[in-house]
Amino acid sequence: MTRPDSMAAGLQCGIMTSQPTSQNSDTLPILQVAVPVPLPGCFDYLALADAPVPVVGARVRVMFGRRKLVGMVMTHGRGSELPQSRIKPILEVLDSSPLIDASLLGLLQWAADYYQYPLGEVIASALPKTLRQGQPAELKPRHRGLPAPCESLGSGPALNAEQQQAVAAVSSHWGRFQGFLLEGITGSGKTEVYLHLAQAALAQGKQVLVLVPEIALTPQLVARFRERLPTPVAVMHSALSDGDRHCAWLLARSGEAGVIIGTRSAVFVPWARPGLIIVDEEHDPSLKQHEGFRYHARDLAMLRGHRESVPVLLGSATPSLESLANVQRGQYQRVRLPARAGGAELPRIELLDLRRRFLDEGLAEPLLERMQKHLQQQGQVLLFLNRRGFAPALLCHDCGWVADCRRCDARMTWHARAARLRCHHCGYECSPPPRCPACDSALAPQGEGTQRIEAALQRHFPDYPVVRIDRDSTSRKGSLEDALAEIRSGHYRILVGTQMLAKGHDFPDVTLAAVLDADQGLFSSDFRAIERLAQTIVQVAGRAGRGERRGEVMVQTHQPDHPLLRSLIAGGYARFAEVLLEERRMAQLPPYASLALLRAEATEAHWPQAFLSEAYQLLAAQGDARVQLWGPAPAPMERRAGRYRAQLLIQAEQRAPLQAVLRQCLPQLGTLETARRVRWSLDVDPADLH
Ligand SMILES: Nc1ncnc2c1ncn2[C@@H]1O[C@H](COP(=O)(O)OP(=O)(O)OP(=O)(O)O)[C@@H](O)[C@H]1O
Ligand SMILES: [Zn+2]
Repeated sequence: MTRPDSMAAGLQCGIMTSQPTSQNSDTLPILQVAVPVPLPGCFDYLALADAPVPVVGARVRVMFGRRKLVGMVMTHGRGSELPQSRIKPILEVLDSSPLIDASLLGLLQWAADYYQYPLGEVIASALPKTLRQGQPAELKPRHRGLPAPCESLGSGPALNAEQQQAVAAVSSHWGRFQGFLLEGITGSGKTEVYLHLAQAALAQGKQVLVLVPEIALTPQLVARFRERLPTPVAVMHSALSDGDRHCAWLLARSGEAGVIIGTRSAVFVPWARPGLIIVDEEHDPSLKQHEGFRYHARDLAMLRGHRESVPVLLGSATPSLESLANVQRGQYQRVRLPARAGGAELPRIELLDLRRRFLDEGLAEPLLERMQKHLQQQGQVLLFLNRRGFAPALLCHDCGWVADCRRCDARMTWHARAARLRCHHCGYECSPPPRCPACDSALAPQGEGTQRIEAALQRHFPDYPVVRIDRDSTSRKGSLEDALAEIRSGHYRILVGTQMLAKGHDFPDVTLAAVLDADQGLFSSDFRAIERLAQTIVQVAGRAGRGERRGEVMVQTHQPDHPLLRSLIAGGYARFAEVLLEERRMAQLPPYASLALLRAEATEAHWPQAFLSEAYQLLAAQGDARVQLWGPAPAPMERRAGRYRAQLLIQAEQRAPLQAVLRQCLPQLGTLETARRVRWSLDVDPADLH
C-alpha cells in the first residue's frame, strides 16, 4: 500500500469516526465521497453550482490527484476541516437517484471497517466493472435481459416431513431476521428446501439471493431454479462478460429478477424487494475472498439479513465449526435433514490401511478389487485426489535431486501430457531436463496426480471409460458441463478428479467413492486442515449411493488410528465436529477466538521480517493484554513467486479488543519506513494461515 501522505492528511474525513467540524456554510454543499484509492475514509468535494446536489448513494466523477475517478457520495453537509477554497468541486454527477440504497451502503461501510479495508475500494468491488467505470446504470438495448421463465414449470417431488419442517421454520420469519443452519446430510434434499422457500418468497412478491461457492457447481443448481420458479433468474459469477454482469446486476436491483444466484461477490448485489438469503455449502472456503478485500460472504450475508430484516439460511452437510458454534450460542436456529430424500441410505465409510501395502500408482489392491465389483454390477466409481497433474515431483533416484520451482519453496508438478514441469503456486513452467542435472541419471516421476491415476485406471480397466475432472481437463469453456452431462448419461464409468468433482453433484449411479490420499490433510500446519479433510471425506462419500443402490466409500490412509479420523468414521461429521470444537476451545482458536493475520512479502527475505517486527512493536505498544501476538514467522511456504513471505498472527478471545487494536495501529503501519519495502496486507478472520 502506498500512501500519498500530503493528500491523505488533509482530505481524509474518516467517515466512521467523523466529527462535524466548523461549518463552511458559504455556498456550496460539501460532499463526502468514497473514492477507490488505497486510503481509508472519504474525501471532501464540493457539489456543482449549476447542477442538482447528488444524493447519497449516487456516483460522481472526481479528480483525485491527477486522476479522474468514479466515487460514491456517502454523506452530505458535514462541513469540512478544510477551507472551502481548498476543496475541489466534483466533475460530474453520474446518477440522479441512489445507485445503492442506504442499507447496502451501510453494509459496505461496516465491511470496510471490520475488514480494515479502504471504503472506496470496498464499494468499487461491489459494483460491476461497467458501473465502476462510470457507465450509466441503464440496460443497454442490445441486452435482451434474462431468459424468460420456463413455460411449463416442473413441480419436483413432494417434500418429506423434515423438509416441510425446515420450510416451515424459515417461513415463520418472513420480514424478520433470523439465522438458520440447515444441516442436511448429503442427498437429503436441501436444494428442494431452497426451491420451496424461494417459491414462497416469490409468492409474496419478494426476491431471493442464493450464494454458492463455485461456478463449477452452479450449472445444475441454476437449471433447477430456472425449471421450477416463475421468475427470471439472474446469475452472477466471475466468468460473466462485463455486459452480462451489468445486466444481471441491474435486473436484480430493479426487482425484475426474482432470484439471484451468485458466487461470493453477489452478497453485495442490490435488490428491490428483500426476501430471503440462502448460502449453500456454507462451509466452503471459497466463500472467503483470498486477496485484496478479504471478506467472508457467509458472514456478510448474515449481517445483511440482519440489516435488511430477512431470514438467512445457511445450508451444508458439513457445517463450518463457526456456524455450529453459533448454533450452540443460540444465535442460529438449527434445522436438520437427517436422512436422504427418497429413502436412499447413507454409504458406509471404511478406512483402507495403506501401511505395508503395495500401491500400484497410488491404488491399493482392495480398492481395485472393490472397483471391479462395482463396475461389474453397473455402478459408477468416483475417485478423489486433491492433486492435479501427473506427479507432484520429478526426482532422481540415484542422488535425490528434485525439480524445484526456482521462484517458490515448492516442487514442480510433472504434467506428462504436455511434457512440462509446472509450479502450481506461481504458474512458472518449463521443460524437464533430459537427465538429472546433478548426476546425469534418469529422472522419474514421484507420487500421484490425477493424470497419473487416470492413466493407471485406463490400464487396469480398459473396458470402462474414464473421465478426469480437474482444472486442467476443464479449462476449455463448456467442457466441464459436457463432462458432467456424460457422467450423468452413464457414458463414463470411472470418474477421477479434484474438489471440482467432490462437491454438490448428484450422480445417481455412483455406488463406490474413494478418497485416495487422506493423509495430505492430517499433517498440515494449518489448524483448519483437519476440518477441511473431514468435510472433503464426507462430501466425497456423499456422492455415493444417491440412487437406488447403497453406496460404499473407501478412504486410503497410512494413519488409520488417527483419533479424529476415527471419530469421523465411527460417529459421523456431527460427532467429529463436537470433538474438534472442544479441541478448538481448549486451544483458544476460532470459533472461540478471533484472529487476524498480517502478511508481508518482498524480494529480499529481510524486509518482511523487519516490517512485521516493527508492526509487532506498534501492536504491543497498545498494551492490551487481551490481544496476543504470535510471530513474526516465515510463512509455511516462505518463498513464493520469487518473494519471501512472513506473517504475524494476532489473536484475541473477543472480537472488540482485536478490532480496536487494529484500528489504532493500521494507519501507523502504513507510515513505517519498512512498509515501503514490502507488500503487506491484513486478513481479518483468515480462512487459512498460509
Ligand atoms: N422429498 C423428496 N422425495 C424424493 N426425492 C427427493 C426429495 N427431495 C429431494 N429429492 C431428490 O433427492 C436428490 C438429492 O436432493 P438434493 O440435490 O436437493 O440434495 P442435497 O441435500 O442438496 O445434496 P448435496 O448436499 O449432496 O448436494 C435429488 O435427486 C432430488 O430430486
Ligand atoms: Zn513457483
